[in-house]
Amino acid sequence: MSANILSRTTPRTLPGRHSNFLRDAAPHSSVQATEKPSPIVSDRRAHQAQQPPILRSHPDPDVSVDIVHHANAVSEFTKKDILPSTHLGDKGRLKRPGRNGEFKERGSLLHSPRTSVPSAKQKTWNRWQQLELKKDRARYNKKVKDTRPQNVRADLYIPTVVTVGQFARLLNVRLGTLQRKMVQAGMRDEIPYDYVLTSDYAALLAEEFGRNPIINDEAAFDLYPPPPHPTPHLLPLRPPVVTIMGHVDHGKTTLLDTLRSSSVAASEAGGITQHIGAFCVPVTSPSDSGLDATYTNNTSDERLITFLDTPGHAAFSAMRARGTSVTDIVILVVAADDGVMPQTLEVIDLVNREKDRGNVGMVVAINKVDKEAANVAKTKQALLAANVSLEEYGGDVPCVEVSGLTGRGLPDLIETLALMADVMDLRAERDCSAVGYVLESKVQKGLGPVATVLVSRGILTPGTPLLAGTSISSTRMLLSSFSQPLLSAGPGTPVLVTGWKSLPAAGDEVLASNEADIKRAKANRLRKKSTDEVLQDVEALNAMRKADREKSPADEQTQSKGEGGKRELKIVVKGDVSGSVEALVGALEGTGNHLAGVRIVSTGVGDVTESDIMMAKSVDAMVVAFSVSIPRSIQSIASQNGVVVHMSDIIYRVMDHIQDCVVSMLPCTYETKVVGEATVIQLFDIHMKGKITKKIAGCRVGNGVVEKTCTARVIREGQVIHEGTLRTLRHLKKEVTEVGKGTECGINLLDFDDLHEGDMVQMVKTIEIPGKL
Ligand SMILES: Nc1nc2c(ncn2[C@@H]2O[C@H](COP(=O)(O)OP(=O)(O)OP(=O)(O)O)[C@@H](O)[C@H]2O)c(=O)[nH]1
Repeated sequence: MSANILSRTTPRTLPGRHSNFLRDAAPHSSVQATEKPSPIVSDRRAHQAQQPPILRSHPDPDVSVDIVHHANAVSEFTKKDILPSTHLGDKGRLKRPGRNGEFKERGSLLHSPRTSVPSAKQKTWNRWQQLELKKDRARYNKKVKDTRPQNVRADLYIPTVVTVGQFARLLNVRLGTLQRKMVQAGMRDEIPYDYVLTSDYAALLAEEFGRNPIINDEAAFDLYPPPPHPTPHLLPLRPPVVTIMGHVDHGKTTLLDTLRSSSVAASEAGGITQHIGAFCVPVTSPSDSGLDATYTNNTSDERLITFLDTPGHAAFSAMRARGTSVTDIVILVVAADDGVMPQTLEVIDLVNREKDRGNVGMVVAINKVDKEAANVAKTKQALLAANVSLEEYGGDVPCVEVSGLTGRGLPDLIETLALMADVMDLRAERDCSAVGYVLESKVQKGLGPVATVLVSRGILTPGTPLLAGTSISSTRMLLSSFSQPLLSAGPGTPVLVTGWKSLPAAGDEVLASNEADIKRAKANRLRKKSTDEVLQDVEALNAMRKADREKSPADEQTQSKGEGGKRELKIVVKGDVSGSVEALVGALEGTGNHLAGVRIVSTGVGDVTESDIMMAKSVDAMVVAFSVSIPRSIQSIASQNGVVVHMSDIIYRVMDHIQDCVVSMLPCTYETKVVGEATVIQLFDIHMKGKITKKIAGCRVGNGVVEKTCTARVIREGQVIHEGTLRTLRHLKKEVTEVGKGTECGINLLDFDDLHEGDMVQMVKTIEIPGKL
């Protein structure tokens, strides 16, 4: 039996799905076209018009009808050919019967649900066609795969950060597939689509998916110090770097002052040292100093010891710790009249820790021995108790008695230092590229940004390009600690370097190289810094998103309350040198408690500028100017903009002021205090113009003072029955403001006219108690 299947199935075989299998199954076609072309192929397939006819035989032997599909014919075959004209509307859409039996044009013919229901046979056929199609595709994919070169992984450029959702798109895999792979790789139990991946993570995953990850590794280039010399014992000797440490006012600066015969102590604000000073002290005669002539550093035959003067104030602990890391010998100054103090113990701890890491020696200088109150023996005992094993008690720490003021014992101290340096055998390479450390940096008038650099290896000469952190310098000038221009600075010499493009930070390693490498390394360090910042943000972002997901509405409420609860004093800090700014920030940041505290919004070295004021105004902050000047014009800009500026040269004064500011921000507590008590003895009526207008209670003050301005409580049988204010307070016939203990008075209350004999009138004051830190 042969019939045209189109004539039977056309109305039910319109969907595109049917058309697809007809097209895709072309290789199996074997039967000739005998009928009109199929109308079931959508116009989208019209581009296949150039293809040869596609023939298909039905697998069902009962349906021996041939299907002919010719793309050209499709466009010719319209709905009009298969539907009566009464069923089609003006727009060619299928009409549906309405309520009154008329046909109305509604949906598209092609999407009519009534026309797309295939028969059972048709379904079987469709299924069979799909299976065939699958097989074809598998065969094709295998063929393509076989022809591809083996073991070639496609490159995948990995961004610095990427979310899981974006990375799935980059890999061209489903999000679920990527998430499963991440779980298999043991990354996390649950990975949301917005979880941010770092490039390292993403690279590992890309490999899992058979891709070749490419990360931008340009930032890998950097400058490093030259490798250590293979035979250090053959290198030339260098001057020892000596740091003087000790408790505040134990005489460190005076000691150095005497050593270099200048008067630094006199010029210090507030009498305390506030930033690292580095000085090279020439020791003129070997007999005076005891130094070997090998400690020469320059062309002349002068011998040198490099001294670093570090501040003693607790806020400078960080700077002091940095001081020891470049130091060979620490002189621990202990005042003989004061003994071992907290910062003396701190230095002992610091030196012990440094000793464990490397080669740091310690000499104890018992200072101020010229004073009457000096007790050297007691000081030594206290040092022993603090685990300082002095030489005279069988230990290894030399102890010298000195007076910084009179110079007594200083040759002994220098001799001891020389001996220790000899034993330590301090040598450094001179013919390698220069390496050093920034001890201090500041902006100096006429010179711009300058840095005190302690050279540790090589010889630094003017014109050498330098890199410290992300600051570069052309080394325009080298100045000695006595402000003399130098032609070179060798190992162990502190030197002032000018020509910096920006201020390097104290503690930065200084490296010399050629200009091109320095610029490249700087660019890479900056890039690395910004990448690190981004990566830090990534962690914070992931944590925040996780917290957001896990947060319940109740939590949200508590958190916002907490955040809103803490008050902040925002501060812009400007200081003379970076070390002072760092120390000040460290000291101020700890001020406050959970209710109010300090937030440093910006820091900088140099004078206060208009932009500092504007920045403070924009964030509602105050400006702390430490050891820097504020021009009048800037002061007036600050007052015009309502920005508070606090100027000081002394760190503890700044700390005290900021603490007061924070205290004033703390919420006050209120306390009620009973200031007086009076008992009602008798009630009187006051007649005015023949009428009773007022009831006055005649009372006796039993305790304290009854003040008219206080709140009055009426207590009857132990219960407070009224609380209000006094209308009248009289003594005899006079209106008074207060009545003392034991005195009788007349009381009339505002809005209360029901006083009884025996009632107690208690006067209460509300006292505001300021917050405490
Ligand atoms: N009598 C006497 N007084 C001294 C001696 N050394 C220092 N002084 C006095 O002690 C005080 C503090 O001296 P500084 O040299 O400023 O002390 P410092 O340890 O450098 O103090 P900071 O800079 O605050 O760490 C000054 O008044 C000095 O004059 C000394 O050997 N004998």
